Amino acid sequence: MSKAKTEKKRARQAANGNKGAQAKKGKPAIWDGNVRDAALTILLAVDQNQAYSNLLLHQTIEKYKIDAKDRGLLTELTYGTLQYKMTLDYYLEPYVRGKLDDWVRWLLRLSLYQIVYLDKIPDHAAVNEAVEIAKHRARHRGVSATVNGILRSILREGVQDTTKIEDVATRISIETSHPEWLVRRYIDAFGVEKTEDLLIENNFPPLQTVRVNATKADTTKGLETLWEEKYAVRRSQTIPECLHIVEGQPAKSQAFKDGVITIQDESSMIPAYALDVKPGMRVYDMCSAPGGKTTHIAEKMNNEGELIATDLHQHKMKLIQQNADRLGLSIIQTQVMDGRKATEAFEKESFDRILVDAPCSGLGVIRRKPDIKYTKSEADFASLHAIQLDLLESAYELLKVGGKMVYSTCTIDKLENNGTVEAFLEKHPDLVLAPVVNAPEALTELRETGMMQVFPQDFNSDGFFVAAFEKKA
Ligand SMILES: C[S@@+](CC[C@H](N)C(=O)[O-])C[C@H]1O[C@@H](n2cnc3c(N)ncnc32)[C@H](O)[C@@H]1O
Repeated sequence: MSKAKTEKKRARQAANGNKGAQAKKGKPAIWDGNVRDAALTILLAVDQNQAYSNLLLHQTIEKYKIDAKDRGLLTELTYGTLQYKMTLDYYLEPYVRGKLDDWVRWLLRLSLYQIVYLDKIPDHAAVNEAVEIAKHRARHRGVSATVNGILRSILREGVQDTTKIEDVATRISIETSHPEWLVRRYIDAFGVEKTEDLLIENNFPPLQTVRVNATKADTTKGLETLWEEKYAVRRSQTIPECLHIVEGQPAKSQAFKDGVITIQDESSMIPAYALDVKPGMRVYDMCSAPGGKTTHIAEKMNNEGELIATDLHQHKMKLIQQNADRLGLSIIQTQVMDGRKATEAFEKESFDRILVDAPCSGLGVIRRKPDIKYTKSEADFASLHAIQLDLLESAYELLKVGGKMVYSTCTIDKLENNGTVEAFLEKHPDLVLAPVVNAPEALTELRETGMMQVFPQDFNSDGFFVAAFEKKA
């Protein structure tokens, strides 16, 4: 890993914060003021209960009203340890004899993360804290002695040098902490350099971005509104209605409550452009919850026309309506539906525009959910590819001749993205990729070809894929 690259990304990491949403699985960590102990509890829950790290972290912070200083450290320790789990195991390996309980291994990873990656925490403090936690949690003293012994040996003797690993995929896998099968899959698809850049980027927090609601304010007004509220914000150079939040929690702003802004990753703002909607059109958003793109489409339609938003999951539907209400968008009609059966509910060839923002492996959002990289397996791609094709088939039936449809995912995988597009086009000679001439200039590939894979390192957004099609007569 290049030192300059790492330093640049670390500086950005310091400038930005992480964010999350509501927790689903797992319980918030018990909070007694001990940041490391809380981080350990979250890491164990993520590992054992398949709880989502971002959700659990957020829930812990909200439940115990953890202050900004501890919140920053808790976030850093939880994400950092999870992000570098495999690297940390590689460093621990020569020092561990015999089997360790899961919590002891996570405690060692957590402590070693501080020693290796965090300058602001003195090594002896990381070791002492680890020993205290071990004493507190273990039934016998042997555990704290083991933790103490391993960490002090590492401090004395150092960690293994990863640059000596000969096989390039193995080296990248260990250095960036991504499973080797995924590294090899990426190298095959994108080459070594792009893969390495991508996997390094995955270990840094995402930039917070918001979208200004064009039916309420232009981008300048949105920017000024947030400045007045003392948020550190700047314009994006990529998507015109996107603002980059340098500091602050936009979800707590008055601008958010007033429906002037929506929190959305910048990549997710691309499909509404690709769809090329106009006021008055009849539009269908097939996989729409929680409605980030639906509401963007409604804004681009100037809240005029008909916009039907479906999703498979009942419990997610109210999120779309809540978002629409907050943003003052009245044209959205929500319905629970399996997109594969939408042809039973709607007339064929009756929509001007259709978005299929499909379920996918989510490998583009590893920065937000580092646990994803350890839980996916190669078998997942083929089944997702099949569902994606079924959804597109259904959308094809519903699209008017001369209409446009868009396929998008938040993943970086050739089979799910280019593979799905190729299989779909092969089946329908009357469909062509439609260059998105109205797309912002920075999206050159989309403007020229109608298809684009966005990598997180391209403009610091989520990894994302979008393809636009037109149904010819
Ligand atoms: C990538 S998310 C959509 C995000 C959404 N478009 C947005 O911008 O907020 C994919 C969605 O597809 C939904 N989904 C999965 N299978 C589906 C199906 N067979 N029919 C309709 N929706 C489905 C999931 O519930 C999930 O909400």
